[in-house]
Amino acid sequence: MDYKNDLLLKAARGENIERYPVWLMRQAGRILPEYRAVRSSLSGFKELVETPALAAEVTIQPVDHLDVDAAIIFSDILVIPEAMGLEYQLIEKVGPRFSKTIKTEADLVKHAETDFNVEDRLGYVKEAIEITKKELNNRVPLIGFAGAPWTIFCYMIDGGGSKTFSESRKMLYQNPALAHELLERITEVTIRYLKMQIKAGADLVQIFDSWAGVLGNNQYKEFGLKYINKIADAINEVPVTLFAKGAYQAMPSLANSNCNTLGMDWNMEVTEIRKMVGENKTLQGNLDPCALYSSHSEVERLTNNMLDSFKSKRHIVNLGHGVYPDIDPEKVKTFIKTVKNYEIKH
Ligand SMILES: Cc1c2[nH]c(c1CCC(=O)O)Cc1[nH]c(c(CCC(=O)O)c1C)Cc1[nH]c(c(CCC(=O)O)c1C)Cc1[nH]c(c(C)c1CCC(=O)O)C2
Repeated sequence: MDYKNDLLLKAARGENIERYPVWLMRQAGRILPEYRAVRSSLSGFKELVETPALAAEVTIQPVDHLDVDAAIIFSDILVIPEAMGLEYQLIEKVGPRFSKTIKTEADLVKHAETDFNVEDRLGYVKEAIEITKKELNNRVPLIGFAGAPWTIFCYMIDGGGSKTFSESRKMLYQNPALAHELLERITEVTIRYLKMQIKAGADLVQIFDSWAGVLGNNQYKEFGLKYINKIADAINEVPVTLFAKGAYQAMPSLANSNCNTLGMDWNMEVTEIRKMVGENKTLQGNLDPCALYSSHSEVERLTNNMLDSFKSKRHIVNLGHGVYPDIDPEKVKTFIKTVKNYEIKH
């Protein structure tokens, strides 16, 4: 395919790039007034996710208004548990809540189904990708995504956000067989879901393991990495990015995975991570999302400092986690402009 701008894909594959590509996790929605205008005309977030033409519209907004080098499809990682039979609600100022959670084998049979066609239950994502691709007209690549099995497991067991995810971690000690069975089921559906996204036009897929950091290293290997590797091994059509937040110690193991790009949160030291993973992976990140609360000149300085710490071309610039909802879009523009003006010196 002929892209006007395919820096993201080149960087992910380790090809030569003239400048670093930049996009922001959670760029679609959250900060743009144009998003809020679309959102406020609807009954809620889920209606937006499930209306392909509108999901496509808000996916493209950051490309038009922020000048990012990639679009990410507007959806949520929680559409997977919902498709498996566990419905969620997004409660204002609280976050996502599941009315039921999984605690027993019987719950698993009822609320962690695998025997369905993903296109039947998640066809709205396929359609949103198809519309977005048409409207983007190859201006920039489109990123598809899913939650990592461990992070989805956390929501299905704890039933919503949590600081500790202690219900989820309790199951790893009390009933590891049930935990593995659920993780296996999520993995199987996620592979089919990502393949559907790729067939519809996703040019790269990112796996979000937002709660990787609540597990110790050995448990992360057993209950996290094992399933991420299954997904990365199954997806060969497009580059795969893994963002495992807080998984500092797992970085050397991740270097042996089939992921092309590894995301870094802002606690990770770029030079140290590069030493841990070697030269065969692209690294993505990792400005502290809070840095965008500082002045324009400080955003510029901090961004340039980060860029100076990159000693190779295998980098995609991003924040160390999703952009916060009350960040001034003008600060985001300064961040993006700084990256675009930066001259790679090596
Ligand atoms: C943990 C997680 C979720 N969802 C996601 C993650 C992983 C990334 C991360 O760690 O931040 C991923 C996600 N969620 C959303 C996207 C869209 C694409 C993008 O902009 O990157 C993506 C990639 C839209 C959304 N997902 C949600 C919103 C807010 C909806 C609204 O009020 O309009 C958006 C724009 C709802 C949501 N969905 C989730 C939470 C905790 C919430 C609550 C509020 C919030 O985080 O903004 C679960």
